[in-house]
Amino acid sequence: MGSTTRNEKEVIFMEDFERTTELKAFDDTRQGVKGLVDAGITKIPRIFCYHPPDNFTRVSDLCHKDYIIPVVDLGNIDEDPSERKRIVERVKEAAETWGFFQIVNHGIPDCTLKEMLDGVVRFFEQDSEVKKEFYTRDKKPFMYNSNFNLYSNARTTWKDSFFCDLAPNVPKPEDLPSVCRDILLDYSNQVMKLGTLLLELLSEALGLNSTYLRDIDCNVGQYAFGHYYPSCPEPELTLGTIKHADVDFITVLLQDHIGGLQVLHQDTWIDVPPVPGALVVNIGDFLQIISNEKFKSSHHRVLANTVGPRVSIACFFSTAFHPSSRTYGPIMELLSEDNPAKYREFSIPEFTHHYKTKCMNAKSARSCIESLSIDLIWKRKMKDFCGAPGTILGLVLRTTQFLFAAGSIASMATTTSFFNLTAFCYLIASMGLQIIWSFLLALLDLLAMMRNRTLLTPVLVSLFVVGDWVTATLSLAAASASAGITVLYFHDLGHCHIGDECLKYQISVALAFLSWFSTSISSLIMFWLLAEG
Ligand SMILES: O=C(O)CCC(=O)C(=O)O
Ligand SMILES: [Fe+2]
Repeated sequence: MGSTTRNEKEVIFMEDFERTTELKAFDDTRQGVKGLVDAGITKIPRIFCYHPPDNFTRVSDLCHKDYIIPVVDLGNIDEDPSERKRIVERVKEAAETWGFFQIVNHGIPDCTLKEMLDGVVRFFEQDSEVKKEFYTRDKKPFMYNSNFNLYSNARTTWKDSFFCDLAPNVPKPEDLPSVCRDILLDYSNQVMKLGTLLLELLSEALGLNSTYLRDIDCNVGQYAFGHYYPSCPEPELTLGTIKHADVDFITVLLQDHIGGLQVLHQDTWIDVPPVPGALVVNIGDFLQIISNEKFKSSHHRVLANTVGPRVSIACFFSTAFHPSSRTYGPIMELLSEDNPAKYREFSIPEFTHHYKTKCMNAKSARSCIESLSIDLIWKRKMKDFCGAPGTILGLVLRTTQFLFAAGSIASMATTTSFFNLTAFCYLIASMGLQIIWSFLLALLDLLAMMRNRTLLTPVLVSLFVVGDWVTATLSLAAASASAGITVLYFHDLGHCHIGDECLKYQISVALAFLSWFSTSISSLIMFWLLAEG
């Protein structure tokens, strides 16, 4: 295994090939993090060192109610309708503000919860030769390893996990390890019923028919991750689970009594304290999208700890591992003119693929869901489009419009007789308008470029289309009328006896045409952008 030097630079700038070699050496042991701890290490290998101080406050000991994850008691849900209404209200508030809540009296007996946690411990603490049989990185109905994305993820975490695919295809008993086979199947059945109830409550919380989320198959797929976080000799240097949001509809998590799970709430890491008999429920990215951001999928993480092992089992409601062409997008019933769709439609395999290939190491874990955000798709398109506002070509077009229009006015206004001809006055007025318009847009381009972002929205682009087309039409009309007069008077009738002045009229008209040409290019680009958006 790798050296355990604490040289920070060495850790941060560890060469890729060195890191890969050390990851491979670790993976080849097939013993996971537990194997390192069993071997008695006192410093963690450098592949696990990264925990950078983040900018978020850690508030675990604040008792203020604003910092306490809501606990919802489902006890009397079937007793009377008013109690169910109260529960829906609590769930709604928690899903909207936290994206996290704990539930008690949920119907899964304490002995089942205990047996499930014991089952996870039994699996990870069984004879290592038997456990190794399940160690793999190939997709199987049941598999175990340490860090599922060991080679693709930039950060290696202090935990081992097993994965079990539970629905729609129920695993064959012989595919499951004997030490936790029965309890896994029993627990998953009970979580499926509970998940279905939770989806009913969440549907009602969205103001929809209680079967809405079930009817769109949010509870068809279920898979579980059993996590084992061994005690860590240097917990401040690593994490048990890095900051992430769950890519599913909802997650039902069972944790033991150790603690370490934290949720990011209002830029503060808040502990999700273990509550005896409780289950933690959190909203996943898919539900954030289909609720059009009414519910939020919050970032969370798990700290490493000198005390351990900590175990947890997370059940995810999603068909991520099964082919499906069903698409999801913001629920129509929730949309209105004031609340337009914030995301485009997606299929679950498409999202999962995108997540694996693009989001795993993204700077912001949020960036994956953002890839479906209509607002951002639009803004990115604008940024990439040559000639769009906020791009260099956009600025060049505005500057040329401005300069040609200014040149046209300067040339015309310095003659002594332009005011005798209405067409020439009209040219000056329309070029004046062009100057003001292109100057304002050039300022906007500069601002957008300096801030490295596009300040545009579809509404602004519509405004620019109208502005560009109006100024382009006026410039063309003014340039054509003035050109007609210039040709008629000073060429056909041979009336131009004022020497230089004739040339100035001609130059002014020529510059007006050039300004129109430049404006017409940008008005076509704007029109194209609007049509595309
Ligand atoms: O172990 C925990 O408490 C949380 C695990 C988790 O967030 C996950 O598996 O997505
Ligand atoms: Fe999670």
